[in-house]
Amino acid sequence: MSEDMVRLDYSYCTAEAVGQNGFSDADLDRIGKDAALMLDSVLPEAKQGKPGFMALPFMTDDELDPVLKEAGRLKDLADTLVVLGIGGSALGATAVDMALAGSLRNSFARPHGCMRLFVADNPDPRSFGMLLHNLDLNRTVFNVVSKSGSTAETMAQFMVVMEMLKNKMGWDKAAQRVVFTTDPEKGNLRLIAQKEGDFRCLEVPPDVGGRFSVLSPVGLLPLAAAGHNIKVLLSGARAMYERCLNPDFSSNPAALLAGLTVEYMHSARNILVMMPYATDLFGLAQWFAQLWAESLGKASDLDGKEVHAGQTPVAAVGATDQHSQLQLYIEGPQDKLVLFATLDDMGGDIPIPGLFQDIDSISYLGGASMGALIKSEAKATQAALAQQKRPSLNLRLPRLDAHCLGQVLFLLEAATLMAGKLLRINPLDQPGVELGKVLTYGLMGRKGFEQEAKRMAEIDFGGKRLV
Ligand SMILES: O=P(O)(O)OC[C@H]1O[C@](O)(CO)[C@@H](O)[C@@H]1O
Repeated sequence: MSEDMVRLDYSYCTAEAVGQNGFSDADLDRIGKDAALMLDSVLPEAKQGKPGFMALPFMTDDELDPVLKEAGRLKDLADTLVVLGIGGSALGATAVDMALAGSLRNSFARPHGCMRLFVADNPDPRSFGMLLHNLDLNRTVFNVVSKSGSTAETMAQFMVVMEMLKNKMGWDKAAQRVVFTTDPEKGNLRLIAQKEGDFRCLEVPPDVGGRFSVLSPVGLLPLAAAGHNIKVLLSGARAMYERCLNPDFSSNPAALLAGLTVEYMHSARNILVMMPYATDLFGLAQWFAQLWAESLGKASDLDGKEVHAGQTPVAAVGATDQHSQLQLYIEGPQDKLVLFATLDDMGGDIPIPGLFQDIDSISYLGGASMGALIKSEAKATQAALAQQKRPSLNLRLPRLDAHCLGQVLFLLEAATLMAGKLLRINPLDQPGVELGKVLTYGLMGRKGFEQEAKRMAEIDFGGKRLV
């Protein structure tokens, strides 16, 4: 196995490590048999690039060219890019940018040729207002990302931004500072681009759902503008694609991850905590939370039988959350599986100076390093969980670079699809989020949603009993 490979360590899911809450060899054989059936249905389609996210790692230079050209054009115009999008149209760019440029990336100047990247994913007037107030519009461009082109939050942000830009520089110049990433044919952004003419557009492939779109222009444009090597990101995803198409369950990391987590779901481990031991991977945990929650949380199975499937994802970060959530994970209800992510090479280390040698309780730190400390904490936490018979998995990344991250993104997407197949639900739709959306339309007075407005008047209990 190449040294560049991301590995899945499932040692802490075995009976040897966590007793009755782990799997024996016989259990693993059984899980493998179910997974083999699942792979029989997934692999032929995956080889055809289906569902659409499976084909993204294989984008050709011709397909990437418009993305790279647009990133270059934006960089010529400005030094700051603001993405307006929400959910799958926002979380992927944040996850990768945070991982590669660091959590503090917007607090300091970026290297030459790398745009500052803000992802404004919430129509919260306080935070969005503060961002707008502090932007120099002459040095800022905007990427409006919405596959549907109808998401209220994103369209509202776009309208606010467009009005500001128009007032400052006139419509034509304003439009040059805005690029849309949207469906190739449908939706309001496409309509506006066709009508108004001046807006550049990149395409979200119609068969790629929002939460699976990080490796499409949705994520690639902002990431290229921020200076990340999107070709290397895709090469990592390609390397993982090959491994996820392995029909042998025990060598296929996505099938293993899906098979083990689904087995734990069947034994009432209803919560999946993703806890990377790297501050800069917190965005990845938040991206994964949408992927896992929206894909697997379903009322009915493929036969229409009510199942209420799913596993609640929690985004945590080590070592920080050892001092906040870990007590619950170690001693609370036996309803959790923890998915750690660790870095073999932390990407730099800081030696701890040998001060205070006369204080025994801290003198051991002197001469060690921060890297050694956080790595020991990750190991110790997994072992401590296991002592209390709490299972966990660990995604081991050789280092935090574009190639490894491409592997991780693809692995988690493939595992999510496979988990959905094992659960016999549709992991690619999200019918449950519709009701809240249409009721909001009713409240906001959207034409055609008068019934929803009425319905809201009947079911809105908020504020009826206040203390
Ligand atoms: O890209 P769009 O169409 O604006 O959708 C944004 C997000 O909204 C959802 O449809 C859920 O409301 C997600 O699946 C999606 O990622």
